[in-house]
Amino acid sequence: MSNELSVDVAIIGSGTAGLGAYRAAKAHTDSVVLIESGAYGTTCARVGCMPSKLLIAAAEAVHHAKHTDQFGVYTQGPVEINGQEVMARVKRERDRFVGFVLESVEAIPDTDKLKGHAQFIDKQTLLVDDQTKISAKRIVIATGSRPTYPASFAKLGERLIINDDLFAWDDLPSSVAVFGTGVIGLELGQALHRLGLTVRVFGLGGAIGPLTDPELLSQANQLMAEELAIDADARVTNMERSNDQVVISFKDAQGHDHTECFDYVLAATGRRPNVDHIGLENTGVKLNEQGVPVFDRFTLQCGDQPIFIAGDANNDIPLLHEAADEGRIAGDNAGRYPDIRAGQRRASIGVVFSDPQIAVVGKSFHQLQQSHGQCGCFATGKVSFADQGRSRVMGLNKGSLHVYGENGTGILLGAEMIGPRAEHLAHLLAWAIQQRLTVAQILEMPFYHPVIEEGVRTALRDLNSKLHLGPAMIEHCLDCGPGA
Ligand SMILES: Cc1cc2nc3c(=O)[nH]c(=O)nc-3n(C[C@H](O)[C@H](O)[C@H](O)COP(=O)(O)OP(=O)(O)OC[C@H]3O[C@@H](n4cnc5c(N)ncnc54)[C@H](O)[C@@H]3O)c2cc1C
Ligand SMILES: NC(=O)c1ccc[n+]([C@@H]2O[C@H](COP(=O)([O-])OP(=O)(O)OC[C@H]3O[C@@H](n4cnc5c(N)ncnc54)[C@H](O)[C@@H]3O)[C@@H](O)[C@H]2O)c1
Repeated sequence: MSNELSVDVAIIGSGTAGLGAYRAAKAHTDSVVLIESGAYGTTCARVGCMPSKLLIAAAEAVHHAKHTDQFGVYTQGPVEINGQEVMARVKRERDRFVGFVLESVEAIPDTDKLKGHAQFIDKQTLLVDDQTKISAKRIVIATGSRPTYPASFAKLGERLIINDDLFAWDDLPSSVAVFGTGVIGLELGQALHRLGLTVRVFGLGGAIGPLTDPELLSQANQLMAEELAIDADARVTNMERSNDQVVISFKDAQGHDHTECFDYVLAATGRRPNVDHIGLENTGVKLNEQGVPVFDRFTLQCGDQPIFIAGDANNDIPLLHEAADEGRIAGDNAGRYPDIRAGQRRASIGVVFSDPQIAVVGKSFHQLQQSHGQCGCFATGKVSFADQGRSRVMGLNKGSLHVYGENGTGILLGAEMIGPRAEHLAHLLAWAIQQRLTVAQILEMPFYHPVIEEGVRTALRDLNSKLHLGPAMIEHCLDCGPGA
């Protein structure tokens, strides 16, 4: 062994969770080491949240330019998409975001950083690249996640891509088959379609993003299919490489056979936590069926060991803001161990940046069916955006919002939606849920006119009435203002 190191806290992974853990642990002790096997810069900034939203922004620009005629406004000639310029902006702006992360990593003293792949030799010892042995009193696992896809996809060679590869493109290709109708498949599939590529999206089992409410799921399927070639429950009968293309044979919804060729297959079939090659078997930590340590979601501690797990690595809620929160909690507890504290967990919120946007906040319909369904203990308030005033004004009148409330208490429990500006509506509702507001209390809040939020009020009034806590809904309510 060429190097040996002894520290109070070792953190494996310098992504969002790892960096947060480092800062929190440093508040307790100077003896912290941050280990990173890959590139600094975080998944979110390099190949995740930021480049995907940049690509979507370009796609939205195309979409808006192509859909002005409903307002009697006509742009001259076809909309021209310069793939090289699109990708250049995506990468330029992405690099700027990555640059900010790199600056913060630079600011960490060299003595606190180590490059290499870390694995456990025992619960308090790590081996990094077979070169450095680290004895650590406490360890935080913040190793993130990676894409996963069926083994059979590997035969497509370099024609099989994941999100990382897409954001390395210098130009846009002609066609892509997207596998997966989850968050990544929807966001990237729709964006590539709008950017002029021939796109077909193949799903499995009928899922559309995180939606679980059957009515909304069916609406979402319909809305997406109006624009995109998408089958959320596809039957692919064959997929093979043919020169520089991939030939895919599949059956459509009517059972008819089709064969199409694509430049690439984008695997967006889910992600798995990076906990399989880090020697967890040497720690004595209890693992669940997926091989992920069993942990306390408030302290992030694994069993009663001096080991904490944060971010995508724990496979709980693989989202950026959760990784940041969990990193802080895990790092703080690793620093203060054994005097650990429960950290604050926020109301759940998830947004898909498709168009229309999709969001799930608080408890999903599926979760409520399990916790409140048997006793009929929750009710659903609904609004369709089809006739909602502001949505119609802007030509964004598609989709619906469902809000769920508890019978008896009138507390707002959750919501699912596909519709205009769902990212903003989801925040309002998540904040109300975290405050444990009742539907009546939320209805006491101001609603401006004419805004999309008036649709939220309509859904909440419907819910209040279904909870028998308010009057029946009045169709086209006059005191609500026109088109509320
Ligand atoms: C395409 C895409 C779009 C996304 N969009 C959004 C979005 O819009 N909003 C949102 O909230 N979330 C989004 N996410 C999810 C979000 O990016 C992740 O939840 C978040 O980045 C996870 O952070 P993390 O710190 O857990 O992992 P990471 O940032 O991946 O950090 C883990 C680090 O650990 C390192 N590592 C792994 N194993 C070892 C080891 N054994 N030794 C040393 N180092 C190791 C890795 O190299 C990596 O640097 C998106 C994800 C993707 C892929
Ligand atoms: N806007 C955001 O917040 C955002 C954006 C992108 C990613 N993310 C995060 O990244 C995570 C991973 O995203 P993801 O979309 O890869 O995973 P996902 O779990 O959301 O969706 C994967 C989908 O692939 C389908 N699938 C699985 N095997 C398949 C097959 N063989 N053929 C066709 N479809 C198949 C699944 O049924 C599922 O619907 C998300 O859970 C989310 O936490 C978030």
